[in-house]
Amino acid sequence: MAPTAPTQRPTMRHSSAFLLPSTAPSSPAPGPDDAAVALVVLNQPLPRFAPLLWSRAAVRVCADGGANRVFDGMPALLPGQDPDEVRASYKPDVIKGDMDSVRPEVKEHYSNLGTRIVDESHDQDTTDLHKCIAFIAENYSATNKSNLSILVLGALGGRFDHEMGNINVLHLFPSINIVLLSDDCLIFLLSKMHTHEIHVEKSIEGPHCGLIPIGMPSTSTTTTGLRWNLDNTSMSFGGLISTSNIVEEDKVTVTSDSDLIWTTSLRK
Ligand SMILES: Nc1ncnc2c1ncn2[C@@H]1O[C@H](COP(=O)(O)OP(=O)(O)OP(=O)(O)O)[C@@H](O)[C@H]1O
Ligand SMILES: Cc1ncc(C[n+]2csc(CCO)c2C)c(N)n1
Repeated sequence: MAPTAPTQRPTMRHSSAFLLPSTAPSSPAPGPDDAAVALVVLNQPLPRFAPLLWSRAAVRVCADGGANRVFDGMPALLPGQDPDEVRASYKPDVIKGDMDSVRPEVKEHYSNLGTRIVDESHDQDTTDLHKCIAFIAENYSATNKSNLSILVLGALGGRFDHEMGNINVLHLFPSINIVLLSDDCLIFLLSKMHTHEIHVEKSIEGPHCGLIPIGMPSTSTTTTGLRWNLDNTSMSFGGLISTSNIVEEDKVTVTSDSDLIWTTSLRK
């Protein structure tokens, strides 16, 4: 019998160039192939790069109490500017969630400026982040979605149940490019349907990284570009998972028979 051909998966490319300051020498001018950015702000302290990502986003959504963070946190991140002017220019397009955390005066302030308020307090089975991603997914046509990156601010470094809920959202929407961000690290899902080419922006991320089979074990993962590469290796909780790995090359490749979580540290 003829040997079975290895499974060919289409390649998906990932880059964190959205975090490069626009003045960076290697920062390319936005081109027609660049992903559209949607920003989701969670109820956690704003990362330092929140104003930069806000200016790059085509749509800005606050998950419930995330609106308080924009109201309080943007003026704090931009201390040279008048707080009222900052609040007028950093206006969310949408505030969505179960509305038990957004302060009434914050809701009223943004509502008066034209922000759409979507109250889903009847739904106590999905998280506010889930509600926001579903909203963005519904409001983007299928053709746009492959070219859409959703950047989520404040997803890590807080309550562990919320962090796990945020990571679960990556698994709930595996075909959407969602990046969870904090001041310290970024996380995204590598779907088993693709081979992944990750372009590591060494000026802003690494060298530490991890490759973690959160949903289910992997019986075969192969990587290049890491100090400790995997070669058709199994990973599982209770066995090997790849933490405290180091990025060695500008391009890391990953192929796996399971969905994996990829994470890199962000430089301060
Ligand atoms: N400490 C945290 N760590 C990580 N993510 C968080 C944290 N707090 C909130 N979030 C994220 O921000 C979203 C909005 O937060 P908010 O506090 O408004 O939610 P909530 O539904 O009121 O939460 P809960 O009732 O469990 O406190 C959450 O869905 C979650 O994704
Ligand atoms: C098994 C189970 N566990 C927890 C919750 C509670 N919960 C999950 S998401 C959410 C909304 C938070 O804004 C709430 C209250 C549930 N419904 N089902």
